[in-house]
Amino acid sequence: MLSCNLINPWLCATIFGVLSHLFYFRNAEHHKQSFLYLKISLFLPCAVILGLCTLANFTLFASFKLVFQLEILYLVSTFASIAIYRCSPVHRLYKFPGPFFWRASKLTHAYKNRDLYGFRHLDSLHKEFGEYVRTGPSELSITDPDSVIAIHGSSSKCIRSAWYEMGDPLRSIFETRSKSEHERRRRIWDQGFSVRSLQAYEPRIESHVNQLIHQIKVKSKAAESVNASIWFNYFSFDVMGDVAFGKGFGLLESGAKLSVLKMLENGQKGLGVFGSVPWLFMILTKLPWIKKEYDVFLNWCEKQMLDRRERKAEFPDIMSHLFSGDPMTSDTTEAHRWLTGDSRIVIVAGSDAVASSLAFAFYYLAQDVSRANSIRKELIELEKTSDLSAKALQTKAEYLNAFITEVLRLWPPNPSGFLRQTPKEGLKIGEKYIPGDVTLCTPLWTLHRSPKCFRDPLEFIPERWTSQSELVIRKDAYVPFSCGPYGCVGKQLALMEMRIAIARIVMEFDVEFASGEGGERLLADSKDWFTIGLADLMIAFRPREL
Ligand code: HEM
Repeated sequence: MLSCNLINPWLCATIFGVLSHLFYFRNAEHHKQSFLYLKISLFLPCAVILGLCTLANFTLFASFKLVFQLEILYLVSTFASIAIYRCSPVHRLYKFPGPFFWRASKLTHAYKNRDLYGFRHLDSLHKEFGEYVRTGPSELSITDPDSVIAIHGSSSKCIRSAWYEMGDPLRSIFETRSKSEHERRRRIWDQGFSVRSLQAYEPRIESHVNQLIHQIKVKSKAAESVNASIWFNYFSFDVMGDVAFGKGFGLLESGAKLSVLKMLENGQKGLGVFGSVPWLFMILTKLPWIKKEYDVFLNWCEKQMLDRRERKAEFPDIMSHLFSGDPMTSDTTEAHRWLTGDSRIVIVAGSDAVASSLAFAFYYLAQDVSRANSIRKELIELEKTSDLSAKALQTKAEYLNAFITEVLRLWPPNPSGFLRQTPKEGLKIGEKYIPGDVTLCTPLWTLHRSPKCFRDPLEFIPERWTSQSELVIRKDAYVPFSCGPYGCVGKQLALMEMRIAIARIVMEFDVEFASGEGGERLLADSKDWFTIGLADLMIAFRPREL
């Protein structure tokens, strides 16, 4: 009798699962509600069990068994319906090639990324499937050079994808998808990176370069080599502390990383694996034991922001512009969220990318001594007619700039690139049509190494940006800082830091690999967690006879 009664509920659960996919889950974004759904799927069955026991006189065991079976059936039919639809020929992206199981779920992508080599996996996929690869149920990775301006250019209607909302409810410029809201916030940020602001940052950067040079001298006197991956990280964090919050974090002085920044690294690893599945990432970061760690870093960023607000700035730093800017809302909780979120972005976005670019720059300097010689020769010439100010380095040091440009081509600090979402009406790239609401990835590491964009694409040739311009086929596909409205606001600051650091260090030291080092670890073992998690690079700096 009981089993007879159960036939209908089972059928209902199965049909309800399919219908909830077709009429609810298929139609909109759900990543922001993922934790709510988890709570509902845990607590609703408990309420039903209680109801059955109290109102329908079920035993606890019978009601638990029934509800458990129905829930499993509902979930299985929902997920089966989703997976079948995504793999079927009726799906909008069916015609795009890609690994079969990645069509069904992004969980396969996360599983693949468990080794944190995301950009290498994307590269292999493009080698196997071509320029357009379906890397998820509604995601394409594209290395067609024509796609760059179509997706990222200033007239593109693409917006940032769901990926950028993983920090919700925290707000920040980086996490803003709405174009109008982003534009408004960006106007405030831009003030912190104006020519005048950059001039004010220059002496701060110089002082941290001096500290770095002092530490390198101490090490070289003791015949010790320097782990460039670590020390450039200290340098870039200290610069960021200084230009954003008006005081360095003291890493160069102490020669040790703050424990909170080590936590940031762990958080970045989580992003490297689970970032490909925003809904899952948002569930994980709300679980109490993970949230606790995650919050330590956020609280620290908030503290930097609050401390800075208490202090009077000696010079206008980035935060002073954000404090005085339009907080977007009169709600102080909301304004507080923005300032905390923006503080976090300035620390993360402003430090890691510069550190990795400098580490790879010194790899290429150590690999071939003629590169440092060329930079030095140029700077010695320049010194005859000018100082080595940031402005002079920017406008007159042609080889130095070409060298940096080439480093960023082969090792863009965001190697897997960035994600955008097509507008409702879809997007045309040449003859190709991409439907609306599709996530598009521009995998920079692969794009910058494409033979369609550069001749001898795997060779490090700074001259391609000066005297050998025939080696650049598609300049518009070179976008280490992205481009268009969401492009990097800190580009000029980053380049200024790199120019000053490289110029000063090369003038003071000869640069070689330390004994037993060939840079292979840096190239092979550096990880991808949106920015690059650098493997060690041991460099021997030898003071030059001046
Ligand atoms: C070599 C160094 C750097 C590289 C290659 C780089 C690259 C990028 C890229 C590719 C984006 C766009 C990301 C996306 O849309 O997903 C971006 C955004 C951003 N970067 Fe950088 N960045 C660098 C240094 C810096 C520095 C020093 C700062 C200073 C604070 C900074 C602050 C930001 C911010 C705030 C955004 C978000 C901009 C917006 O949403 O309007 N970056 N960066």
